[in-house]
Amino acid sequence: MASQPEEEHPKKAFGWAARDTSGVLSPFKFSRRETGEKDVAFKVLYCGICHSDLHMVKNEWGNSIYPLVPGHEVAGEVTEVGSKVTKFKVGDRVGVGCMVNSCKSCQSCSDDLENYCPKIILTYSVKNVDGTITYGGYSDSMVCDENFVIRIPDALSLEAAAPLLCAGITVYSPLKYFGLDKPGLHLGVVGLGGLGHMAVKFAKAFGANVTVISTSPNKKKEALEHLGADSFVVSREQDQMQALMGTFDGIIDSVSAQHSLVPLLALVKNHGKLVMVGAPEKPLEVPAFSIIGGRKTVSGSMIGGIKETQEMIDFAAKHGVKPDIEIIAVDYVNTAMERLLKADVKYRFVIDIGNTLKASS
Ligand SMILES: NC(=O)c1ccc[n+]([C@@H]2O[C@H](COP(=O)([O-])OP(=O)(O)OC[C@H]3O[C@@H](n4cnc5c(N)ncnc54)[C@H](O)[C@@H]3O)[C@@H](O)[C@H]2O)c1
Ligand SMILES: [Zn+2]
Ligand SMILES: [Zn+2]
Repeated sequence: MASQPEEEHPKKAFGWAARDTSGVLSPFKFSRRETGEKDVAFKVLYCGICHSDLHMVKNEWGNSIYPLVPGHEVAGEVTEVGSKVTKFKVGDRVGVGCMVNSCKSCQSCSDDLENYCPKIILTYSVKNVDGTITYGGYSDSMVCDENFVIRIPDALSLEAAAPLLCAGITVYSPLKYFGLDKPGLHLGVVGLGGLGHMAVKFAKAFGANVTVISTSPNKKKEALEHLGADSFVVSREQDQMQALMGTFDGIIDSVSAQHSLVPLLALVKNHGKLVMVGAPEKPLEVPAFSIIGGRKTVSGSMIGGIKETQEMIDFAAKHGVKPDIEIIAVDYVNTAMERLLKADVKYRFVIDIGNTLKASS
């Protein structure tokens, strides 16, 4: 719990919070700090719903602090800047992703990898440097150190930009880092949800040949005709999987629940890579024999640094890479969470905070 009473913060804020592990969200009044000299304050207009929000409202990772205001795909418009802010001005279109601060002095921070800083301050449900608890973007306003604010290019609407700030960077970063951004590579995407559909789009923008690997054929038509995937394989169909054995340079695995990696590793070429970005609550098994033959790599990746997030969003604007979104009103959020759990969304819910979050609701 917050070691400093929330009343000490002068700015009134309003959002939706989960109060316990039921994960049910309801209106919540709280406060935000005054805009500091290096801070940017902005009015939240849109916020994406990431599956991590769902894990967190239910405390599935065991680190949730209630009341919990989720939201780390936040986009809006600057309302105030501190006296020493140099990068932004009032009226700018901006966004915040999964982190709002870091130590700024460790090796990761010097390498523009604030996402791997041991003192990273996540956007919600962690203790901030001033001892208060961070609250996310299912709320009317945010205050953030300017170094953790992303500029949203004019070519992207704010509602399309929001999901890029987590789902987008989370798949863009490993595609780059693991050298999976070269034209002609054969890439697989497992878990065609918010992250997965962005993985297909970025991989196609890099010129890859992309196969979606799915448990059911339901998304086949859509993946091929609409998302631009080159092929589609149903993981339960042995003959289809058999035909693709040893053919993938890399697989991005964004599955949110427990699943077997063995059939996926069989699809990877010698020296190929399986990158986990999904974060199931229980450990996954990697049998030695699934990786020693073929010198295969199982790796992981978590969001991306601020510099790379800006690069990703600029790339998305330039190449027309945009998420497929379903815009909802804030009072639909609990239904949206239930639908997200059933994978019943194409492919990201985005809350229209600006038009539907009212302090009286
Ligand atoms: N690494 C990171 O930095 C990072 C960032 C954001 C989200 N995540 C995590 O990534 C995961 C996906 O997030 P999302 O927002 O894309 O979620 P999502 O719900 O939109 O997508 C998850 C997909 O996984 C599929 N799926 C679920 N259970 C499955 C199973 N047992 N077998 C096969 N497929 C299954 C669903 O059909 C869905 O298509 C979550 O665990 C989330 O917490 C990680
Ligand atoms: Zn997320
Ligand atoms: Zn650091």
